[in-house]
Amino acid sequence: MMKLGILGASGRMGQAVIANASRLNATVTAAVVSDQSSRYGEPIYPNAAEAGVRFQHAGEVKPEQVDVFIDFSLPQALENNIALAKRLRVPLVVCTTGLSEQQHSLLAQAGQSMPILYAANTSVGITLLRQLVQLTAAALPDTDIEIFEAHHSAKRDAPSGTAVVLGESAAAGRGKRLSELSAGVRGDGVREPGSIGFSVVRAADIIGEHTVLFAHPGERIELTHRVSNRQIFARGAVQAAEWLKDQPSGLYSMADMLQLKTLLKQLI
Ligand SMILES: NC(=O)C1=CN([C@@H]2O[C@H](COP(=O)(O)OP(=O)(O)OC[C@H]3O[C@@H](n4cnc5c(N)ncnc54)[C@H](OP(=O)(O)O)[C@@H]3O)[C@@H](O)[C@H]2O)C=CC1
Ligand SMILES: O=C(O)C1=N[C@H](C(=O)O)C[C@H](O)C1
Repeated sequence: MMKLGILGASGRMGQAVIANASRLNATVTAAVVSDQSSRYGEPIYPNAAEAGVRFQHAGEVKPEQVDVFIDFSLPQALENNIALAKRLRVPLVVCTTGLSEQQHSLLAQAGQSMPILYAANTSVGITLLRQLVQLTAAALPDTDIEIFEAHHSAKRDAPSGTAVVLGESAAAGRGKRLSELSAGVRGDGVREPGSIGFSVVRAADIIGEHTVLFAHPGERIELTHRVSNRQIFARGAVQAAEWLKDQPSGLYSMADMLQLKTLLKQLI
């Protein structure tokens, strides 16, 4: 059974991975929390007999304890999380969103000396949707594109990491970078034709919804993905970890893990 180390273990997603690991053929052997965490020292399964694992600090994790780390923490923890995985020579799946350009460079740099996979969204559905968005943006080069996203009220970053990567896929379909086509989070003002805008909702307990709208005068296409259970993200992250632990150094994506490009080439 794969031994998992969870970074950000006390959070919503950390807890979702812990709750689902055993049915995904994995066991959580390290549950890392921040130095300020109120959960430090608590057992990760408070009511179960198997309560051997306790929330611990990064400095206490031993190399033999973990096969792969999964990071569902916050951007400010990224540098330390990469340093921990490097020090212990353990592959790292990073699922944290809201990363800066500089933090994306850290991921690329880390990929030169260790296996690392970055996914703003670990669901299989979003990985496939990115391909559909790229194809649609290429096939309909003049449409205005708007990316709607809705999440729970405690989410810190906006637009979501998924909205940003969907925007990157749309821009790639038009042979451009997102920075060249982005209209940002839309407010007042006239729209630049063919631009990519973002609309953000934060409310209650919405887990994660994304719609990419392609609009021509008189005609619209909408591609939508909705998640109603965090188990979807947990399952994708554990699947990515299982795959990553056998890879050489490099920076990988969910599409690499699912071998999606090979599959699509066979289909199209
Ligand atoms: N890729 C994907 O599919 C998904 C990605 N996400 C992303 O995952 C991240 C976590 O989401 P979620 O679980 O909802 O967020 P939470 O706020 O619930 O959890 C984040 C946890 O990180 C810990 N933390 C805070 N600061 C640090 C630090 N400096 N070092 C280490 N740990 C720290 C906190 O706990 P403590 O202080 O106790 O350690 C906190 O519980 C977000 O960026 C979110 O956008 C979310 C869902 C799916
Ligand atoms: O914070 C969340 O909850 C989510 N974050 C990710 C993002 O920013 O795209 C993925 C998912 O939609 C849930």
